[in-house]
Amino acid sequence: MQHLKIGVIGVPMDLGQNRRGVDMGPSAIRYAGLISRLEALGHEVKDFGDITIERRTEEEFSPGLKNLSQVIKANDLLRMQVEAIEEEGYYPLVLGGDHSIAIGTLAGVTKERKNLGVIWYDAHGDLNTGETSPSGNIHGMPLAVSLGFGDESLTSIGGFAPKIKPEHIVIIGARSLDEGEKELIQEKGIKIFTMHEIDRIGMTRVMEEAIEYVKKNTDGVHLSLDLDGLDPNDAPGVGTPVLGGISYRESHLAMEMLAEAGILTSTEFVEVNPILDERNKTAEVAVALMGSLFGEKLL
Ligand SMILES: NC(=[NH2+])NCCC[C@H](N)C(=O)O
Ligand SMILES: [Mn+2]
Ligand SMILES: [Mn+2]
Repeated sequence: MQHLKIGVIGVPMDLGQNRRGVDMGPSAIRYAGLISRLEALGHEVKDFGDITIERRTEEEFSPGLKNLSQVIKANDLLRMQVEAIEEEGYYPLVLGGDHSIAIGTLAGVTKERKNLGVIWYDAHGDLNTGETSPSGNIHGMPLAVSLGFGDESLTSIGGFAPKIKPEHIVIIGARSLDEGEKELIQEKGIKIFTMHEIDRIGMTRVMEEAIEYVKKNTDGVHLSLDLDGLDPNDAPGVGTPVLGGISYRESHLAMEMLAEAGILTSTEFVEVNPILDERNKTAEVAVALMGSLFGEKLL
């Protein structure tokens, strides 16, 4: 793999869901050795630090959308940081924080890419809107928002919508979808490899097909990796675990295949929650996977 200039940005955000602690994700990931791991691979790494997140007030009550105004502000800040990282010639590597931050990441990286491919590695679809969400948690909505569905205050971040097109995205690892999400997937014909397909045809073929799919007619590819896509035995430190997930080994294979394909232009790792974790295991898994994603090999 060619040597990259990687720009790391942390988003200590927990306002997109109810479990406290996921705001400590970026620091747990750094503590697990991310920067030196990437530097050891020959990459030039610049740590842009963390976005400032407003405190949880709970005063604000926006039906259907929890902590809406703070989530908007944080994502707008992240969007600007991601744009600045790219302008400086760095590959954006975003550390969450809950998955609502994908709204800001995608707004930033689509400023110059109008046909971005997206790989959504997740137990969930994150395709809810305020109307379909069972929880009101915005971390269950970022893919819908980026496709232009949901509250205008979220879809309009960055001044344009939609950010991405349904035919350019692929979901991998899904095993928990709400009714409204299933409808959206069917209506828009969104490509999805659920756990059923992973079991049936294996991760190798899933990744081969996914890579071919997101390469088609796109001008870049973003990987949004939610640690709950992995099985909770391998990644216990997440707020919304779902049994029967992708294994650690399958995930390494997926990352290695992405590294070989050389198609990614930005990446985010989200939902690492150190309070729910076992001795920083999930952050260590995240760093190991990022190692593979950025070119680490045994021999
Ligand atoms: N990024 C995540 N972990 N999302 C979980 C979403 C769970 C559920 N579908 C919801 O909308 O509330
Ligand atoms: Mn998830
Ligand atoms: Mn998610």
